[in-house]
Amino acid sequence: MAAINLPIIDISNPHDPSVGKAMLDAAAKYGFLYVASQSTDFSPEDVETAFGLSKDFFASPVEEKATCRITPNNRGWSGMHVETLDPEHQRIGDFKEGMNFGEFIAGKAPQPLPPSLSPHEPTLDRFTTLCRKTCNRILTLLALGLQVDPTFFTTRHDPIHGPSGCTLRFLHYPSITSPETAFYKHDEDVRAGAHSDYGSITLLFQQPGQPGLEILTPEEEWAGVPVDPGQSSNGQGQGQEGEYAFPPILVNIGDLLSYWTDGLLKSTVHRVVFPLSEQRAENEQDRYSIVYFCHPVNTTELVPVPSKIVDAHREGRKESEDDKVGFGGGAGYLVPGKRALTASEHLQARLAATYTY
Ligand SMILES: O=C(O)CCC(=O)C(=O)O
Ligand SMILES: [Fe+2]
Repeated sequence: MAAINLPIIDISNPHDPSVGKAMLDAAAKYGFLYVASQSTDFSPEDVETAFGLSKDFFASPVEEKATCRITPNNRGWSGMHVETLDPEHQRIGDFKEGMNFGEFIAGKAPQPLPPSLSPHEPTLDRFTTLCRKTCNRILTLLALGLQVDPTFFTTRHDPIHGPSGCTLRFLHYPSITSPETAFYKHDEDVRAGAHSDYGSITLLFQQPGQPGLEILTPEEEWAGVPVDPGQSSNGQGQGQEGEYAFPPILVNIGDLLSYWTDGLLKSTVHRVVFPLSEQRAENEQDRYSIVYFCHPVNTTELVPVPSKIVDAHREGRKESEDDKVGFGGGAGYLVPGKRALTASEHLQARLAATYTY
C-alpha cells in the first residue's frame, strides 16, 4: 500500500496568495488536500449535528426512506447496491446507502423530506450554506493560485445566476460485521467503486475511527487517506488544547474543474474499502460520511480558464501523452467550430453512466 502525505491547508484568509499557491500545487499534484477544520465556516457542533441527522435518517424504517427514493434528478435515497460507481469492475453495486439533497432555495429543500428529516430542514439548509461558504474560500484560493480574477470561479458558482448541480450527500457504509456485508468478498468487492467526482470541488467530512477512503496515486497504486492526519485532534474529537475539534475536511478536485483547467488540476480516482486496520479492529464501526459536491451554475460554459498557468500546462502537455484525468475528466479541448460544454451537460453525461434507477 502506497503512502501519501496530503497537506493540511489553513483557509482562514482566502486572499493570501501564498495559500493560493499551496492550494494550487496540491490540486495539480494530488487532486486532494485537507483544509484545517478551525479555518472553515463550520463549528464542531454543525458537523456533529449533521452526522446525527444522517444516522437518524439511515436508522429510520425502510418504508420511510423508500418514500424519497432517488430519481433521475439525482435527489433522494439510494439503498444498498443501487449505485455502482465502477460498473466495469464491480460484480455487485456499492456496499452503501446514500441520501442526496439538491440545492436549497430560500431555506427549503427542493424535494420531499422523509419524517426523520423534515423537522430539521433549517439545520440542513444551514449546513449547505456553510458548505457553499467554505467552497467559496477554496475557489477563491484556486483562482489566486491560477492568477486569474479572484472572483472568477465564485461568480460562476453564485446561485443568483441560476440553478446548479450542487448536491449534499449523506452516506452510510455498514461495518465489516454487519449482516449487510455478510457476502462481501475481500479482494473482490469494494464499499464504493473507483471513480472520480463530477463537479468542481468536493468536501468530504469523515469521523474518527471510520476509515476507508483510498486514492489512486500517479504510480497507479492505492493509498489510504487517514480520516485525521493527526494535527487537528487526537482522534477522539478533542483538539490539542482540549477543545472539541472535528477532523480536517478532505477536499478534492472533480472532473469538471479538471476539464475546465485543461487537465492542470487533477480529478483523482478514489474508492472506499475496508482497510486492514478496520478488518482487524475490535470495535469496528459503520462508516458515515458527508459529502458536498460543488458545481458551477448550470449554464456556465466550460471555456478553458484564462490563466497563464493553464496555458503553460496546455503547451507542455502537447509533447507528452499525460492527459488522463480522472475517469470522466479528460482535458477540455475546445474543438474548433464547436461551443464548449455547459456545466449541466457535463454533469448529465457523467451521471448517466453510474445509476440504475
Ligand atoms: O464516503 C466517502 O468517503 C467517499 C464518497 C465519495 O467518494 C463520493 O460519494 O463521491
Ligand atoms: Fe467521490
